[in-house]
Amino acid sequence: MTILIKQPEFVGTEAGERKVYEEEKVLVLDAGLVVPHTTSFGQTFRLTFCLYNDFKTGIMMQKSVEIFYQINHIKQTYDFVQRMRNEYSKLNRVEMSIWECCELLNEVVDESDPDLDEPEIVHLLQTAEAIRKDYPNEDWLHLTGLIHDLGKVLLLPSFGELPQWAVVGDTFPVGCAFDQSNVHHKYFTENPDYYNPAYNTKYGVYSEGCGLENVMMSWGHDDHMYLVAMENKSTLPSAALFIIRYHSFYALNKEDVESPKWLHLFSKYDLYSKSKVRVDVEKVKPYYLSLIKKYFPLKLRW
Ligand SMILES: O[C@H]1[C@H](O)[C@@H](O)[C@H](O)[C@@H](O)[C@@H]1O
Ligand SMILES: [Fe+2]
Ligand SMILES: [Fe+2]
Repeated sequence: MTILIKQPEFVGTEAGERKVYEEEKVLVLDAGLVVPHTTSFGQTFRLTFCLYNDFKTGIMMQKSVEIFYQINHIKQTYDFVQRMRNEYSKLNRVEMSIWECCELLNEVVDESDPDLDEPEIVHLLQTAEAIRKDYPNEDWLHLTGLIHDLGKVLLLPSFGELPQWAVVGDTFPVGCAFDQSNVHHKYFTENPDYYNPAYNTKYGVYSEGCGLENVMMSWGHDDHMYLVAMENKSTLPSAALFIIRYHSFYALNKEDVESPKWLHLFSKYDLYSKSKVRVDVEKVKPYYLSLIKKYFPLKLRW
């Protein structure tokens, strides 16, 4: 059941933000996750600026999320995405377990995320544990929470040290006209595909009803982790793979695809489980190791 105590305020993309929540507003989600109005730094969720801790220097940094999206929208072209998919589907860079990858994420800072002031592994565990609390029987969804952002390893040297704009942020279809509902839509006018008649019509290189799975999304951590899970023959259900692949596609319309129900549910936990309450890693580790064993091989190719 969804109980709305007070509705969050949605501000249009023109204002330069995806979602801005008015102060003092609280939203109770389907199974009890309470959406707080501030992060641990007292910021409202999804503001224009991103405050993050540079782990290397220990200094708090402030970065404009809008500038991040400007670069992202200019550089993510159809051609670029194709090259990235070909390159990274080789999975010839690293061999490691899922848990080893979770630990690697501690080195990563996501500059597109204005809400995150904790290391990525904390975010993974907070997402997974929040879902586990509300949906104790859906073990596959707990594991999905844990692994959904593992593709951010693309930022690390052993994965080619891709720039932020090629790894994080919301995703969008390429090869057809950029939709107005994409965050910071105005910057697409600087993308070369915007002027290419092969790519700038409603359906572009696709045909009506071709199916979402045949549409190329901007390149980033979602698609990368999806490829890793598929190629390494994960036995996770298709709903889990769908979440991993599209969790950054916020402009996805409910009517566009069949049953994105789990995705919408998941997004709430991805966005709003961020808090100062740290999960005790050692305490929960055995549980997640058992799930990893159930759904993945011991070592994966990345
Ligand atoms: O800020 C980004 C967000 O825009 C993406 O949609 C999400 O998948 C990333 O993990 C997050 O950090
Ligand atoms: Fe993500
Ligand atoms: Fe996330």
